[in-house]
Amino acid sequence: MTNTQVTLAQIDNYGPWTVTPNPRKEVDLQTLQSRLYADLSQLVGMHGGYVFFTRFDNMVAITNGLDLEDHARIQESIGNRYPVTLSFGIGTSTSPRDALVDATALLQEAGSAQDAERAEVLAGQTTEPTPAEDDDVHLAHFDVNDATGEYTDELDAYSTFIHIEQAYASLMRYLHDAHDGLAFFVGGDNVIAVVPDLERAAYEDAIRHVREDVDMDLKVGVGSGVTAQDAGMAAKHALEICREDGTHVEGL
Ligand SMILES: Nc1nc2c(ncn2[C@@H]2O[C@H](COP(=O)(O)OP(=O)(O)OP(=O)(O)O)[C@@H](O)[C@H]2O)c(=O)[nH]1
Repeated sequence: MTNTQVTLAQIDNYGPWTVTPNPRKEVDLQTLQSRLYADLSQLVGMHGGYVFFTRFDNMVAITNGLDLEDHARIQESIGNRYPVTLSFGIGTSTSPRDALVDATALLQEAGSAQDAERAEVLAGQTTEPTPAEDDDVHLAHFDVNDATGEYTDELDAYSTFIHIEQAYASLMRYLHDAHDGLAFFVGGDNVIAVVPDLERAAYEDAIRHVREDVDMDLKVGVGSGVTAQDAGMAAKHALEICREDGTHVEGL
């Protein structure tokens, strides 16, 4: 059985901090959030994990390959560099959706996101890597077909943004509800989804759903590995095969 390890990173008591003693300048909050994401991405990435920025005050990481000590060291490093701290909840499951549900519940049990007493919680257990023949992480790298020709070079930038966001919203809801997957926008016209071990038909369904829902054509490269980094690189190579061959689903 393969297990995805998902870590929910939540900034402790961030809401009150943003308005104490008075509302802080938005430009400073935006700078803090993007730097914190960049640092967390690098710290987790050094161990082969991926972090998705989601709402910035809550970030979701795929942390197969990181144990509790690795998580604690990252919390310490962030605490030393920033005026805020991070709590981590860790969940593992064959279903990425369930892993994040469990990770969230652990943090909620430890206290509210706006509880001044709750700081640097590290809750949950990490998973041992399964034998090499069982890759734990499955990633699907989705990309809009010819986004540059269809949208970026044709429409104004805001209209393109609306189209891309609508496709993202359609895909994230479908993968979550139908296949227990968690899809994250990563920039440009790209969405990376952490998924269970799905069949080709599931990807064909998802692509058909987005086409029917918002009239946008996607392709997807799928990859597996013992870490997110391994799975993600395999998915990128599979996506390149889609580009070369004009296909919609590769890597399975
Ligand atoms: N995060 C991330 N962004 C990417 C990646 N590849 C492309 N992008 C983004 O996607 C944008 C569009 O690039 P492409 O997807 O290569 O271009 P396209 O016009 O859709 O062409 P095709 O993908 O060949 O259909 C780029 O400007 C980047 O912002 C990737 O691997 N990761």
